[in-house]
Amino acid sequence: MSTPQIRAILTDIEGTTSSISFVKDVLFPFARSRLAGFVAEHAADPEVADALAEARTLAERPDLDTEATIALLQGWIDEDRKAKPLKALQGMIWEDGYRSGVLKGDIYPDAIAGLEAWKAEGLALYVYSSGSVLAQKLIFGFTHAGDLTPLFSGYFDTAIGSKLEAASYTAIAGEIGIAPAEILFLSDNTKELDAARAAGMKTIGLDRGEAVIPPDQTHPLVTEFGAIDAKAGTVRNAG
Ligand SMILES: CSCCC(=O)C(=O)COP(=O)(O)O
Ligand SMILES: [Mg+2]
Repeated sequence: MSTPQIRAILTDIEGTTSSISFVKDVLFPFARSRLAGFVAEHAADPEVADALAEARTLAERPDLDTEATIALLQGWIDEDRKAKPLKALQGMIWEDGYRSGVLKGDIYPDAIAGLEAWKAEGLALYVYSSGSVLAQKLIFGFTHAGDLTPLFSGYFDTAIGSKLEAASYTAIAGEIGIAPAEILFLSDNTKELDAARAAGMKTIGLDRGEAVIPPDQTHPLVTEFGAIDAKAGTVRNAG
């Protein structure tokens, strides 16, 4: 039986299309330092109030006041916790930064070139990140190379499920309307690649030199998008 051709690419962001250092050293400190001021200014906004309430529920600390909830969230930023209410708030705070021009989405040039080429070849492009859908649209919408959002057909965050669960990838394939075997998932995280493969997707890992790649991992690896034959879902010249 022949291997089905890839029809859609699903990509992670941090460590895949953008450096880990941009997220950890630029985006996270930006949100951390502005969190208290943002919450004070937007306390009446239902999305902000809901995120604070969800954080208290997740921490099983319904007793926390606003100040203590902010401290809790700052601790989660320091731990790089992929918690939905934190990710929602980070996206809202980053929006100010992107719209004012203080933040620019830092996307690897080879990722931009690869995504543009794959789109031109007729592949559909989707994003799946722990960052909120708003944060995803911002990082690709306000890049040094301009607005890249026209490249993408859709965005998924952890509202669809954890990136470490195969069921999330099955659900994404269902939403996209393309069989998992015809979707290529790209990530720097081996556990995410394992989950996507368990759901039937093709996988390629990005080794950008920042993430720790377990030596016993079993996914094809590349250091940049140019090494990927997207339609075949394989690494070029891999033998
Ligand atoms: C959407 S840009 C910020 C990314 C982010 O907050 C994050 O936690 C990165 O997670 P990813 O799933 O893209 O590795
Ligand atoms: Mg990642």
